[in-house]
Amino acid sequence: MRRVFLGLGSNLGDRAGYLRAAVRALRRGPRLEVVAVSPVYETDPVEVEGEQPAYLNCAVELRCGLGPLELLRYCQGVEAALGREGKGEKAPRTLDIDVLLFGEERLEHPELAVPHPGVVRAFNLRCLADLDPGLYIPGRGAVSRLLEGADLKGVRASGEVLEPC
Ligand SMILES: Nc1ncnc2c1ncn2[C@@H]1O[C@H](COP(=O)(O)OP(=O)(O)OP(=O)(O)O)[C@@H](O)[C@H]1O
Ligand SMILES: Nc1nc2c(c(=O)[nH]1)N=C(CO)CN2
Repeated sequence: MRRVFLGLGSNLGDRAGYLRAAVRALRRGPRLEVVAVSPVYETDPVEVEGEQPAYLNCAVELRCGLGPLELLRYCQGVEAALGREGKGEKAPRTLDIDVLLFGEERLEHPELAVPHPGVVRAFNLRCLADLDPGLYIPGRGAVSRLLEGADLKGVRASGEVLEPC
């Protein structure tokens, strides 16, 4: 079983509802156990073109018996089942699930880069540090140290509570 961290994001429609539904679907996943869900932050969009609504973001810790590509496919199935809308990369979307960390593995597959290049975005560091301040990000370092250098201006407590999902 690998210790896996997913990043969940939504910036269209019932944002908290999509995050809640995604966590519920992960709980039902084969060979997946949801260990913890981080607080939910409202975050200014980063690395996007033009105006976009704010995101809700959180991270989910899993114990995972799937292989990395199997997990990616399961997450893509959840996105599709929840009617992922949003056209093209970086477009606003009802639900986005990123595989941030897969144990301490480093993968460069055409469909799956792990750690996800966006793992060092401030909102991801915030969520990951909430789950485990001692977490090590392969190739990057300790999450708590990375968070010290992060710009958290665009990352606000949302007040949304996802549990129980
Ligand atoms: N670690 C990963 N987690 C999820 N998808 C990944 C990962 N690495 C590569 N991908 C690939 O990224 C492709 C595009 O995903 P998507 O449209 O969600 O990108 P994005 O969310 O707009 O941008 P970003 O990945 O920077 O958040 C997917 O088809 C998937 O194969
Ligand atoms: N704040 C924030 N910005 C983003 C996010 C996200 O989840 N949160 N996801 C993106 C690509 O999917 C692009 N930009």
